[in-house]
This record gives sequence, structure tokens and C-alpha cells, in this order.
Amino acid sequence: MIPIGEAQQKVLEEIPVLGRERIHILEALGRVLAQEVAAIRDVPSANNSAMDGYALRHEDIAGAEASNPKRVKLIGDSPAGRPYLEPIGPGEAVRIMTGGLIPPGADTVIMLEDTDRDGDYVICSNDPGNGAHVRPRGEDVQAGEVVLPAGTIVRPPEVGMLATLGHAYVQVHQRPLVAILSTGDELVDLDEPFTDGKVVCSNSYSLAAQVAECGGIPLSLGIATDNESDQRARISEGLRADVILTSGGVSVGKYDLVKDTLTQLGMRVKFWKVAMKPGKPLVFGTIGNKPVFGLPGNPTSAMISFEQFVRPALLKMMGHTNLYRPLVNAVLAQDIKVSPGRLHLVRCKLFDKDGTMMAVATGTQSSGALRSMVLADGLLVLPSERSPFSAGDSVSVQVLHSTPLSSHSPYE
Ligand SMILES: Nc1nc2c(c(=O)[nH]1)N[C@H]1C(S)=C(S)[C@@H](COP(=O)(O)OP(=O)(O)OC[C@H]3O[C@@H](n4cnc5c(N)ncnc54)[C@H](O)[C@@H]3O)O[C@H]1N2
Ligand code: MOO
Repeated sequence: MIPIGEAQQKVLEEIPVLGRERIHILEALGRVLAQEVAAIRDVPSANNSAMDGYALRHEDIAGAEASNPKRVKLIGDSPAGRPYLEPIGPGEAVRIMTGGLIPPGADTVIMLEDTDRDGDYVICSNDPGNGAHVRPRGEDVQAGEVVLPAGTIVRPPEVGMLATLGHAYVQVHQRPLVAILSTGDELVDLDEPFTDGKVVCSNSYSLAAQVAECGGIPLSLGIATDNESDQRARISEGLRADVILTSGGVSVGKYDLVKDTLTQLGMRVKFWKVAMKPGKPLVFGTIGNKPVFGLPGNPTSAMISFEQFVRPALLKMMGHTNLYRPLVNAVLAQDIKVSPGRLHLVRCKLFDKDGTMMAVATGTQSSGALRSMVLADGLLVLPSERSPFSAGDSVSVQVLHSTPLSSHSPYE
């Protein structure tokens, strides 16, 4: 058994960053830029107004107040999109809307609320200060600036910025195609009859969902029986994918044939068995330069192994550099004793108690029990050499759902 950290490094050493593709900016949500994006023009491209009001020369209304109003003559309009292009002179003003271009000669905008109208004249009862409410050209972005470096994750603000800079398409790293094979004579798929003693092949679905959640493309290879030629045929079909995942058949039982099948297909084994619980029998290697993960069959072991090894690998392929789920400190709400020899990853719920983040295990930790995974916010990271753990101990939790939703509105 090798330590989990060492195993993770051995995996990442074998993982390439995928090439690039050019896609529409709306499809780029969640993807990683494979190009830098520089501004070809200033944003905004001209001085414009931040308010509805009047554009004028500050010196004409300097010191204005209710008891000492200043009058300027209204000579035109500058709504957004239809600029007033004539220069304005001393004592003159142009009506302007938010986003309207500041006419030549004007340097300040007075808000509508600080004025009254008297025929063709505007009465200003406030001095907003020189340059007030003018958004200068290039205030947001200046031509030539690198606004989005390569490696940026595209979120809604980046989509908006790409559009602002005139890009309909952008280069991003490709998504890996991930072939998923479940193995086991006891497994039935959802469209097959179920009889007692059989097991629904949930791993094909949970793993596909995990692949999709981190941005990969799942490709199902179905269910192989505990038979080497069936497994070989299906895995060979999966070799067109970027990554191969199998589940089951990697332990030491008579019918645990997956490791042998993979070896026959030319896999170079990088490691087998990791000092973690759940997930011990994981085998990892490469066929050619293609990464192959032989995940344990137990539903929770498969998912937790995916979290520790496959997810970081897929994120690296897609150009990400931050590969890991966040770790937070929490206070243990119960005593926990773990068996020696392995790092235990205990499914847990996080909750707030008087401003302190607390963690409690989500019931049975059997590697076959998926419900405890359904209930979990994260995984307690418990090194066995520190066992037993007591209520009140400070522990690390790997948060699996990084943006939990709140039941409280901030405005309650
Ligand atoms: N003598 C030993 N026995 C076991 C050891 C060991 O070290 N010595 N390790 C145990 C550990 S730890 C794990 S984890 C399991 C993993 O075994 P396999 O990867 O060989 O998995 P299987 O035996 O094929 O299946 C285990 C379990 O999971 C169910 N399963 C399998 N595939 C699916 C699927 N696609 N969907 C849902 N459920 C699935 C399967 O029915 C079994 O119940 O080995 C221990 N044994
Ligand atoms: O290591 Mo296994 O994954 O405990 O059940």
C-alpha cells in the first residue's frame, strides 16, 4: 500500500494537459482559456455619462447651491447611442442620458435631480465637483492590456468580458472523453430485470455523473461479466477515450480479474493498493500513454477514489491548475476511532454551532453504503496514527460541495 499523497503525485505525473478547441463564449462556461485575451480597444471607448442629467463645463456652475443657483443654456441632447457632436461653449449645457457620450468641451455632468428647468435654461442648485459623473474612456480596460490570461476559468463575468472585448469565440482546453466500464456477474443495468441477490450497477451512473460534474465527457462501456475476454473486448473499445475507468474486480477474490485483464492489454501498473479507507484496492497505470484507473467496486469506495485521483486528473487535463477540493477546519461533534494503517476519509455533515463549523459522521461508513455519501457535505480526513479522535478535536474536512446553498437570505 502506498500513501495517498504519493499515489496522487504518481497519477498526476502521467496526466497530460489536453489540446485546445475554439468554441462559442456561452459554451465556454466552466472551461479554461487556452489563449490570453488582450483588449483591442479601450472600454469604454469614449467618455460617457454615469447619470441622467446635463453635460456642461464645471467652471459655469462652480459653487452652485440652492441659495446661489447657476443658469446655463440648453443647446441639445446626447442620448445613449446618438451622441451630440458639436463642441459646447461657455454657459451652455446638453441634456445627457446614462451612457450618452460627453460632448466636446464638456467636463462634468450634473444629475437631473440637482436641476430645474426654466424654458431653454437649466437652473443648477448644486456643484457636483469638477469631472463628476463622467466615466472616462478606458476606465474599465485599456487597449493592449491582457485582461484574461491563459488559464483563466470562464465564469459568467468572463463571458461578459469576452463579449465586451468583441470575442464571440475563444480557445479553451478540450474536455476528456472518459470511458467507464463496470464489472461483475451480479450487476444488472436499469433496463434489465432485477431479482434478489442482483445489484443494480449504480457505479456506471455515479461515476458518469462525477465525470460530467467536473467537466469531462462520460462514455459508457456497459457492464462486463467476470470474464477476461468480455472485459478485454470492452476495454479495447474504450481505448479511443482519453481516460479509462473500470469499477470492481480489483481486490484479491477469485473473480477479481480486472488487473490481469488490464495487464494483458499492455497496462504498465504504477501502483496497486493505497493506504486509504475506503478505496484501498485501487490500481492505476497506463496503456500507451492513456491513464487507466481500476476503481474498487464498492459504490462509496469508487466515488471517493474518483474524488481523490480521477477528478484532479481530469481537471489537469482540462487546463486547471487548482486541482483539489477545498479543505476546511471543523470541530468534531463526536468521538471517532479508526483502524490503524490507512488514512480514513469519513463521510460527514457540516453544520454551524454558534459561529463554529462542526462536523459529524453521516451514519454507517460501510464502503457499500451509498446513503452516507448522499448525506455528506464532505470527508473528514483522519490519519490513523492520530486515532482515537474525540468530540471537540479540530479536524480537516475535504468539502465535496464547494458552494453549498444557504437557507437564509442575507436580507432577512
Ligand atoms: N480478502 C479480501 N477481501 C477484500 C479486500 C481485501 O483486501 N482482502 N478488500 C476489500 C475492499 S477494501 C474493497 S473496496 C473491495 C473491492 O473489491 P473489488 O474492487 O474487487 O470489487 P467487487 O468485489 O467487484 O465489488 C465489491 C462490491 O461492490 C459492488 N459493486 C461492484 N460493482 C458495482 C457497480 N458497478 N455498481 C454497484 N455496486 C457494485 C459489488 O456487488 C460488491 O458488493 O474488496 C474487499 N474485499
Ligand atoms: O478500501 Mo475498501 O474501499 O474499504 O471498501
